[in-house]
Amino acid sequence: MSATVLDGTAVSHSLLDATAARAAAFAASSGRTPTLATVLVGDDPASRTYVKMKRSRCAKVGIGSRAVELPASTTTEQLVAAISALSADPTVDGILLQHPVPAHVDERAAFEAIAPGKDVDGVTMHSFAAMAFGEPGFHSCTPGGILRLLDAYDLPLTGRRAVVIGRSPILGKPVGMLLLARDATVTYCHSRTADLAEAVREADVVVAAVGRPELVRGEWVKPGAVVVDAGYNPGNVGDVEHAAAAERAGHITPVPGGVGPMTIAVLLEQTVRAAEAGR
Ligand SMILES: NC(=O)C1=CN([C@@H]2O[C@H](COP(=O)(O)OP(=O)(O)OC[C@H]3O[C@@H](n4cnc5c(N)ncnc54)[C@H](OP(=O)(O)O)[C@@H]3O)[C@@H](O)[C@H]2O)C=CC1
Ligand SMILES: Nc1nc(=O)c2c([nH]1)NC[C@@H]1CN(c3ccc(C(=O)N[C@@H](CCC(=O)O)C(=O)O)cc3)C=[N+]21
Repeated sequence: MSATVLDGTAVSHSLLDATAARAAAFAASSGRTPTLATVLVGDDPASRTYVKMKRSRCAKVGIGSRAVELPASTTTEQLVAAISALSADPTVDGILLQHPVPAHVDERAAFEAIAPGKDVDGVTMHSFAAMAFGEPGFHSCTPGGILRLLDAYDLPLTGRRAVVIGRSPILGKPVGMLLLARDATVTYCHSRTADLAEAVREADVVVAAVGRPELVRGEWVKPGAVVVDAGYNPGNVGDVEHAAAAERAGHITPVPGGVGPMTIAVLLEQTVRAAEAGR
């Protein structure tokens, strides 16, 4: 048996098409283009590439983007001031602060300078709380994208045992909350988990969000399980030993072409939603 591959590229394209239509309708009625501001601090080449990818996707669907680039020496106060200015700018609908920021910067303080109505990347405490309480708001993009991908294949979550590996504020922790909201029985694993293999063996749904190439071994995967590989390591390698896992899984995401494109599609959809909602 070989797993069905969850085609994030294809699913993201239908979401991007719908977003393009909404962006065009917004532009026609308001006379301006929905606009995403991207904020990049320092010159990490990978972060620069991600931001570039996001901006070129914006252009393709008719969303304007404004790039703010700040030097690695930027202080927390300077970054908070720059983001606060974007929060107050009526021509900006959404704000993305690319993670990670340099170690001397208080990333949480910087995220919290994003106005809740412009938090299209879903990184603020406001957005997290709304998501966790099941109230309307913006989802963290990667978790939101993962749920959209599972839903596109009608994969059931109710009563399923879900194991999330990783507990970061914008990926592991919120994806577990979204799975919980869908009535999965959720277990979080992390760097202090005693027996990761044992936890994964029991899982009907596995979300790997660690950043360690092929940490999840194929032989751990329960036959028929749904395996979501959010890991994105240098050389296009995920956190799952893909070929071996695909021998056992029922459904599996590829890297690339899985979670990554869904993340960007959700970011853009939420940017148009922010524009439609006004400030
Ligand atoms: N495709 C996409 O759109 C995105 C992909 N990513 C990718 O997802 C991965 C995770 O990113 P992110 O959440 O930001 O990473 P972080 O480094 O913030 O978090 C990693 C998590 O993994 C846990 N962890 C580390 N080592 C182990 C281990 N040996 N066993 C179990 N758990 C472990 C950590 O545990 P602890 O809390 O105990 O330290 C932590 O919770 C990366 O590969 C990143 O590139 C990230 C964002 C978007
Ligand atoms: N505040 C913040 N929000 C983020 O959403 C965020 C972030 N910071 N920091 C870094 C990570 C990384 N990330 C990716 C998004 C898309 C792809 C993606 O689309 N990848 C393509 C491959 C693209 C290629 O390599 O050509 C794919 O998987 O198919 C990858 C990685 C978002 N992140």
